[in-house]
Amino acid sequence: MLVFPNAKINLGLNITEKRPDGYHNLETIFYPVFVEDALEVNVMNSGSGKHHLHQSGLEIAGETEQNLVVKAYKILDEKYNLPPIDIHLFKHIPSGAGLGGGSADAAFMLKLLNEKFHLGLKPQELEEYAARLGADCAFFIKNEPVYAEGIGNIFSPVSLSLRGFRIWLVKPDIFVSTKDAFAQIKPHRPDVSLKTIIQHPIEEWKELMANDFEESVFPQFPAIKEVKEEMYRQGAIYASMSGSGSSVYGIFKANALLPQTDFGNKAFVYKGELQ
Ligand SMILES: C[C@](O)(CO)[C@H](O)COP(=O)(O)OP(=O)(O)OC[C@H]1O[C@@H](n2ccc(N)nc2=O)[C@H](O)[C@@H]1O
Ligand SMILES: Nc1ncnc2c1ncn2[C@@H]1O[C@H](COP(=O)(O)OP(=O)(O)OP(=O)(O)O)[C@@H](O)[C@H]1O
Repeated sequence: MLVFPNAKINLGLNITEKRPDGYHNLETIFYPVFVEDALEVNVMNSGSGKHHLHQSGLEIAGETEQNLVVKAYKILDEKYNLPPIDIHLFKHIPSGAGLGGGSADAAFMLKLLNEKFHLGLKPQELEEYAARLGADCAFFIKNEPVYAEGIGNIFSPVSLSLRGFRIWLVKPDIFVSTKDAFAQIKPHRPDVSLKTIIQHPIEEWKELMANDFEESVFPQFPAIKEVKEEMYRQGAIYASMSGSGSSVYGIFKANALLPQTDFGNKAFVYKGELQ
């Protein structure tokens, strides 16, 4: 079985308070973006061990056992004693980008195993498993635009469609650690909730909506700020860093021709249409 875990962007991101468990409460709107990995699982009919991970595409830091697709398998295997599997993961979504690529792989692995092995888990149960693997993971179970609170795993519906708008996504050759980025934040509650702001026309978002991480990440990595400024110079209606960075997206009119700006040969660049 083959699935295509996609990325997300954050439309606005307010870090509201530090929790006793060390994590942070936040509010954000998650929006799916179809930069995709490919994840294939087959039952392993020979060889030893319960899982083999074969990786290609972009490199992933860390040990195989720490890969989120393996952790997702293990969490369900513990409960359901699953057959041994071969996992093929082709990475296109860059890591350390604020695009939730690892989280998407984990959530799609849970959904795939649920379907392949007829586990009968409901979306709510899959979200609970996902939240144990990472703060961002639960979003990718339903994978539709949503307002999120808590650590990013408590959802309420949002009436928002950016279908047809063009997106220009750039990740400069900079890795931002999510953990370090959170450590530098001074949490505060916004005067107006994102839930309200997101209902304003997109042309007004620039003045109303922000990503709290920009304040600490931009001074540390001015090149990321420059990407955002370039997006506005080139006509973006709204531009922002996603998550804890380092990727920056610009949203453009449906018929906009996205420019050919050169961000260096190590930058990751995606141009597409929002759905
Ligand atoms: C910045 C965002 O991308 C916004 O969508 C997410 O909140 C990050 O979520 P994530 O990458 O799934 O995060 P995790 O892998 O669960 O956590 C990485 C580290 O970030 C910090 N962390 C993460 C999420 C959160 N709500 N509060 C935190 O303080 C913790 O130190 C944690 O050890
Ligand atoms: N399948 C995976 N794909 C990518 N990274 C993984 C995976 N499994 C584990 N990781 C680890 O998770 C780290 C963060 O990966 P991820 O792709 O979620 O990046 P991120 O941009 O920080 O996402 P987020 O938006 O959740 O903050 C990587 O550095 C890597 O060590």
